[in-house]
Amino acid sequence: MALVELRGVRKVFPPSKRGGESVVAIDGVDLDIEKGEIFGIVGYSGAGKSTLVRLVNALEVATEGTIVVGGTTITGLPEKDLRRARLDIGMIFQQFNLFSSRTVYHNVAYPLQVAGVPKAERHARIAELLSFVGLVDKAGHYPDQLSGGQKQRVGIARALATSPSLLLADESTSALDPETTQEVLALLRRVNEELGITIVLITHEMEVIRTIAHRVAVMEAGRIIEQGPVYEVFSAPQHPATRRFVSTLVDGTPDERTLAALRERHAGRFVTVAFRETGGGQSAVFSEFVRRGIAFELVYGGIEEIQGRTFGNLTLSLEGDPAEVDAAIAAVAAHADVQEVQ
Ligand SMILES: Nc1ncnc2c1ncn2[C@@H]1O[C@H](COP(=O)(O)OP(=O)(O)OP(=O)(O)O)[C@@H](O)[C@H]1O
Repeated sequence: MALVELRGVRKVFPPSKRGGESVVAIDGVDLDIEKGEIFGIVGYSGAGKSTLVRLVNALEVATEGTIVVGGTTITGLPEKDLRRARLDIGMIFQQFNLFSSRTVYHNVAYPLQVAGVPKAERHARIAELLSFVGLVDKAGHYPDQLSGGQKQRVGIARALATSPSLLLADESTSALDPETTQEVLALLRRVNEELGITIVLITHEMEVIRTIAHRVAVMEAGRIIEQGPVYEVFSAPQHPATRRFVSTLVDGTPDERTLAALRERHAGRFVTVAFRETGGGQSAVFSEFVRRGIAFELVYGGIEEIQGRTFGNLTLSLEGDPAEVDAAIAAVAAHADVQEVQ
């Protein structure tokens, strides 16, 4: 059984008191998040990502459908049982949400106090958590004396205090610079690998997904439009919105403006060849051109690496006898996904 299971989940926000329309924030989501994985959710602003995670830790109540976390059906659970269920779910936020009037130590102490953990035990646990996130020397500091990355590390320590099995991260690196983002992502990977905690990560940045997620779901207008292992989704995105996200990181086919500029410099026929690990190698493709006396030049694209596996989209300009070019394109199609660029 998956750690998190959503079935037919809808969330409709009623019109505000000032009028307006009701908003369908989540529109029929089925989702399984397996124990031990890092699951990324991407989508543009307003797609419903935050609402989805707020439903998982019952900060919002689903209008329809069921949500099961760690074997407990949280939809319809009374508030006192929800409080217990929430101890098993940690959460971190874009703006860190630390108590500014409490020290680092007392921020991390807070969930333990709420859970009624005795003082001595609390002290040992906080020391352990601060050591894990590398902030032992900052225990007596206040949040405004810390950098963004340090604040998020406090957020992570606090979220882990009650030893949850699930950590929800809502745009947890969006307020950080690229280098600090990598540090926080490395810490989240340790949380997953060393502590075995399942992580659900919401982001609009594909780089975050590429760096640490195992699987990814793409949301649009309250629905999941595509999901799968990160390599599969990045190397062969199916939905136009997924393609747009992937293109922020990976060159696919050149857009119209780029194509016009390329055509001014290259006279040949353009084809884009998509190389996948499972498909034919580059050498098989290139030797086909060489064998038929076709001059080829790489004009656009590149090779990407995700979790140790490579893929790429290369646009080539081909010049040679037209019949030979046709035959070469047909032969290459047997090894790789090839498309003529019009
Ligand atoms: N409390 C609320 N009351 C009314 N509408 C809401 C509420 N919370 C969210 N919504 C609406 O639900 C839709 C989904 O919002 P949500 O915040 O989940 O999207 P998101 O993908 O997380 O976007 P962002 O990245 O901007 O946070 C939006 O149309 C939003 O305006």
